[in-house]
Amino acid sequence: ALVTTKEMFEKALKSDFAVGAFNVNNMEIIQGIVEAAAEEKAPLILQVSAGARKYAKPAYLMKLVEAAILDTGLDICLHLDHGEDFEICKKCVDDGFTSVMIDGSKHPFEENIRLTKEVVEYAHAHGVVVEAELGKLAGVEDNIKVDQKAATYTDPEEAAEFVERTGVDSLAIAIGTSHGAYKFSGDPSLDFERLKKIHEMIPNTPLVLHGASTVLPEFVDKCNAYGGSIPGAKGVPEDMITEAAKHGICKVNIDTDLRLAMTAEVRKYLQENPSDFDPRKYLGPARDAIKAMVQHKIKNVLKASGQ
Ligand SMILES: O=C(COP(=O)(O)O)NO
Ligand SMILES: [Ca+2]
Ligand code: NA
Ligand SMILES: [Zn+2]
Repeated sequence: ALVTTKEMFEKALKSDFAVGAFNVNNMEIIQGIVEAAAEEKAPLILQVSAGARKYAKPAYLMKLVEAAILDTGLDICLHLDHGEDFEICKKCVDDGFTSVMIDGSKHPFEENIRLTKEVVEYAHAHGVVVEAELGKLAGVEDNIKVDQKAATYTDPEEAAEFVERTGVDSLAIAIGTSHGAYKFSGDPSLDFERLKKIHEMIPNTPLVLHGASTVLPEFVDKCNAYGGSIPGAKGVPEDMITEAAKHGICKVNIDTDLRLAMTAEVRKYLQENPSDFDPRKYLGPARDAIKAMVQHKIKNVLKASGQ
């Protein structure tokens, strides 16, 4: 069935696993992710950005997720990722999403609270849960370049006040991650002291880690070996993600690792089979690559198998 994150986060908060939240925008990506979660018997969040919603069109996305549930019997949360304003959150609640993120992190504290409360009120009235964000990720954040210095990590005291005043169901925090394939210029590091303090301040609030892709070197190399050019791409080491799940992180957002796995596969197939032109020949292996990546994340990083 379509479910909210309530139950899966309650479990994740009490234990050392985290739920994977994987970004989707087409059929093969959804199929690969869902098959992996079904095989691992793991809780699953499929998340759609506003851009993905435009790309695939809402009606198609809803039906694809319904089909996934029909096909596997899985409980799936359908979540809006990085909702920018009340309107897009309302649209998704009305479409049947079971969770929405209102990303007010670029606004001043009081505006973030106002906006988040507005979404919480509407979403809760319709049985939908809400994720908000406090603190700015480094790198490209909300289309504004946030350079490392200006990147303000999440303040534990502010987080406590924010959750108290908004009634939000989960909180995305900034502790050193950023979106995309170029997360660190130097050695990767997360502010675990800050994470522990935040978790201590709001122990009953499920925390969300954005920008959690590892950007596995194997897939960077594979992309580069078959015509790609993404030198220097670097992400969060997988053991740091596993560690973060022990300190309140209940939802881990993964998009870039799926994109790399899929793209590497397509590049390889097209280069090795110049005379083929049946899309299934490369979208099929791409789907398998997505499935393998998601199974790896669920099993070895998130420790969410059978949860
Ligand atoms: O936070 C993410 C994805 O992050 P990555 O780019 O690290 O996959 N989506 O909201
Ligand atoms: Ca943000
Ligand atoms: Na956890
Ligand atoms: Zn994100």
